[in-house]
Amino acid sequence: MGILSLEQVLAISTCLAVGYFITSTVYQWHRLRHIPGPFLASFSYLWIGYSGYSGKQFARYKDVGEKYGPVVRVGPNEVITDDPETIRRISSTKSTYPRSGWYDGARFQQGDAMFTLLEPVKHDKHKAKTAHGYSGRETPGIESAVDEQIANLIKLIRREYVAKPGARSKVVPLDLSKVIPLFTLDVISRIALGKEFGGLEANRDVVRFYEIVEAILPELNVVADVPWIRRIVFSDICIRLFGPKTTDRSGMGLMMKMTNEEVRKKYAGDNKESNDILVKGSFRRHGLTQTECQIEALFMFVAGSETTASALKITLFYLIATPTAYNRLKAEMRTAIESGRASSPITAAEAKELPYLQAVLYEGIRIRPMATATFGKEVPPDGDNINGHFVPGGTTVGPNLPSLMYSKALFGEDADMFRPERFLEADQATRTEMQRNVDLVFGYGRWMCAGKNIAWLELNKTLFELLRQFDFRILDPKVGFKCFSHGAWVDHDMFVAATESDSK
Ligand code: HEM
Repeated sequence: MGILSLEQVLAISTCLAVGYFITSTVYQWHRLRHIPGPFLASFSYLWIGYSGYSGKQFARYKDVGEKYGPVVRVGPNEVITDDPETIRRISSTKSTYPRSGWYDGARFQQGDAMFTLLEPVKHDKHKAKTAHGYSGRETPGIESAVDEQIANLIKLIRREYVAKPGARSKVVPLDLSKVIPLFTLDVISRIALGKEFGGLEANRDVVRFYEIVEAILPELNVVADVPWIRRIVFSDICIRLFGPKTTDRSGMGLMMKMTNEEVRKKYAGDNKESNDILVKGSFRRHGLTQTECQIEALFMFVAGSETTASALKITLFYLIATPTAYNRLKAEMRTAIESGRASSPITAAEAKELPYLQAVLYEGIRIRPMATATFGKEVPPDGDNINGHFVPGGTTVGPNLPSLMYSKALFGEDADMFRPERFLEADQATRTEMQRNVDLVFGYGRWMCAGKNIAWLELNKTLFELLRQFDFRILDPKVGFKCFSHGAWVDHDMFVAATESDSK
């Protein structure tokens, strides 16, 4: 028998590759064939990839939840659920589910932030070192650091946007989708490093962070959701070659340079604690190395800026669009100010005592959950039983927040509507349950958002202080605003007009 010709080698290789592709596709389809979902998703990544890429992820997840029930197959190996008990069980501190490889899609540099530690024991050790700082127990000064940035936000709005007194004064459109993110990035850089990036002062995205994130978000979603692409793009070699670098002149690279420099100074300087800076006040003291701290701080800018901005701008916009809610909140604020229950600026503790403000914030978070990406956890090797379906080991299970937050069974027949009153009308037990369910937007248990307390503090204080200083109206109601759901939200043209308020 002679040696095979090149054509024969190519033909055999092609046959083997096609055979492998068909066998693995059939095998993948077969494993989870009993779980309902779109047909395309059962054997390919086209459905999930298109959802994140197209900007329609929120609508598509909500639709499949309504159509197929609590457990839906959205990829060959991916399942999502809108059952709150299942989400809590999977993420609880007792659960043996690790994080799935989806989280590798947030590795921007060599080394891991807490978010990309997939294995529970390693992750929990890291979380223990950062928990005192993030929770605010050792960093009570964070509240006044947030106050500083609220004052800067108010200064910017007054300087650039507020119509001057007079019936025919010029209106300068205030785009909430541009200004609010500047505020949250300044807050997070200030509390992480002790120095804000300065977006509010300059009234622009000085590090071009949002501009770059918005530009890559559609593709980033596909990369994170499709395992074989993710493995290539987020391999060590690709991160080293194509990831952000401290020599970049904008975006993550520039932020990395600024972060590394500030953290280095904090580690080189004295060991005096500082109760308004996470890195110095807490992380360093609890044993995070300088490199770990640099990675954690950089991740914080991604985790804590866009998400909190999204919550604030959507809550404010829906509130402005709902005069009954807007007026009721203003009335509650006025009473609190007049009766001396609201300092200037309001403290987080005082804000928590205002029931309508709490209802508005919960409703804002519910109506458009900030992060709708997969956040999948991996079923342990023995498999699991989820809502009556056996799910084999290795399957990725994530929350279906769009469907959960719009559940009529959990939030009432008018769940599609922004109506904060739902939280006040309910009896205590139902209200607590509704709030627990909305809280799932921050994850749960072992993996729960480390910055949740900081986010609530920012939201409470900022909404109150903005409405104390200003009144807002939608610039042109027939236009509304544009939004795209790529795991996180990209908003454009959220134009409002601001005037001085008489609540002061
Ligand atoms: C409305 C605002 C926010 C929302 C909706 C939000 C949501 C989330 C979610 C869904 C996760 C992942 C949960 C999981 O893996 O299951 C997470 C993790 C995380 N978030 Fe937030 N977040 C917000 C604000 C913040 C802020 C302000 C910070 C920083 C100060 C922050 C820091 C983190 C960190 C460090 C993690 C990783 C936690 C871990 O691995 O255990 N987040 N967040």
